[in-house]
Amino acid sequence: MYIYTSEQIKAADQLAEKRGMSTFSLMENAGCGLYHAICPYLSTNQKLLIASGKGNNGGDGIVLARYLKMAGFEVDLIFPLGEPKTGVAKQHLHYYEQCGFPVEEWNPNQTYDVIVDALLGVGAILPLQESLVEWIKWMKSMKATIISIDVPTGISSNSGVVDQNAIKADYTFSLHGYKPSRFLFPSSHFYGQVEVVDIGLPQKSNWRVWTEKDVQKSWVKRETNAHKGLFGTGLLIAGSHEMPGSAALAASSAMRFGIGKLTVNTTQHASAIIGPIVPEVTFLYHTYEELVRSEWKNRRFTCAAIGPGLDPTDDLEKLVTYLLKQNVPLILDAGAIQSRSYPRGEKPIILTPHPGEFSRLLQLSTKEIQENRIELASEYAVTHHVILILKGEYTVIAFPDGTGYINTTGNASLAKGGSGDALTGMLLASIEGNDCVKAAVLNAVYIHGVCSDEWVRKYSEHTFVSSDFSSLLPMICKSFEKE
Ligand SMILES: NC(=O)C1=CN([C@@H]2O[C@H](COP(=O)(O)OP(=O)(O)OC[C@H]3O[C@@H](n4cnc5c(N)ncnc54)[C@H](O)[C@@H]3O)[C@@H](O)[C@H]2O)[C@H](O)CC1
Ligand SMILES: [K+]
Repeated sequence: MYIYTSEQIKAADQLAEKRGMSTFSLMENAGCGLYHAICPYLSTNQKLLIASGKGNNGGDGIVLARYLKMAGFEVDLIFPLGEPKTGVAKQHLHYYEQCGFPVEEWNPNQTYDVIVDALLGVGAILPLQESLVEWIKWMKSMKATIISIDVPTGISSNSGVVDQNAIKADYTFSLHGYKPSRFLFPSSHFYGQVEVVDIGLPQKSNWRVWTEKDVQKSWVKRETNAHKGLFGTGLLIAGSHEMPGSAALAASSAMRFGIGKLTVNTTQHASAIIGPIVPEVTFLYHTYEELVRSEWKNRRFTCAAIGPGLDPTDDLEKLVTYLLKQNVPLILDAGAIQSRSYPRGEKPIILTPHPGEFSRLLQLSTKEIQENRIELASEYAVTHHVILILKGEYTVIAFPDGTGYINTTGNASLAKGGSGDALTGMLLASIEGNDCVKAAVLNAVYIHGVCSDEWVRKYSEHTFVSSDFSSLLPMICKSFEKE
């Protein structure tokens, strides 16, 4: 499940043309693929309208109209913006007419059950022209089922920006792959149900969706002679007098997700709360300064996470600077997410901001972050040589090599204090349990979301609490283990 920007789509079309696969053929594939994908949602007693624009998105609509007509559907094809301008769309219109099919005039008094939006695709320039706005208003008044081709008209392909008159589709059938706006905000909420239609181009992109199959393939089964030393000796620096639970949640998730040994550096008060919840962990009660002075050498920790339940202070920053030099996988969350530079080491450095924290880091508004989550996360990961997990609906996971993934698991039940702490613990365990860093990070994010999905299958989304991760993980992890 790959993701392509409009520039990548244009480049793929040009390369295909150079290799002998014409855009005319791709449009035929698109229309034919759309027909097969859309058909299950239609019935022959419905009245259908296909509204085609002047570009190639409109051309896809023409091919789809031909297939639907040939199959006996009652379809009107109209051009609210005028007839097609691109060579290939004109060619397809010619063939459509040669087959004996007509182009209709827009009749505002006619009613339709289904309207296919083939007005603008990846070539859209916002804002929408006035002539289109009038037509869209009529279309919305129709209360028909709306099916958009490639992207809903009025939203951008590459960013989350949405025109105030944008079409809100019930279904969107995207060609070749997803477009970034499918996972950005507010644009993603205009797509409706999304399906990708293959048009015969090779799949190649730095960005894609991490899937259940990916988790299954990369799940690591333990050797029969395994011992605790193989799965990491972690240091979790978390929890305070005011926020002891954050450390308890991170620690219990780390233990449940498979870490070998875990030490929590926290306050005495916090440990009295954490201990009964996670009796498997050991404790340290050092100040940040003391940790810098001696602990690392004495204990031989193999990985660390810092931040849950901690305030950002100068001493904490000194400790982070020290940890960054230890050349071990390091997870920086909550109070440890600050603006700083990072060494270019071999071991992964993972940052887990939510949009508010990322907005403070980049000095941009949350709206700007949400509209451009993928691009901004990727830029940050590449520039700072870190793995950036930008949390929220469709969590973005960007890697320093420019690759990235979208996570589609999880739901609104995760919008509650403590869910980030649990993720930090799972990441700590995962990174020590899988030699492939990418799979380790992505599987933790994926399964964190699956826990909440599993919860809402049975219970109200209001009722999920982060302590529930602990009881859900055993069953969910089992479902990924190969027999
Ligand atoms: N590889 C593939 O995925 C293929 C996808 N196909 C389809 O082609 C479109 C992209 O076609 P393109 O001609 O480049 O762009 P559009 O159809 O989106 O629109 C261009 C057209 O629209 C005018 N325009 C732009 N903005 C506005 C506006 N705000 N108001 C009015 N008019 C506007 C612009 O001037 C142009 O005339 C892609 O999405 C797929 O649907 C192909 O089938 C081949 C392979
Ligand atoms: K469209």
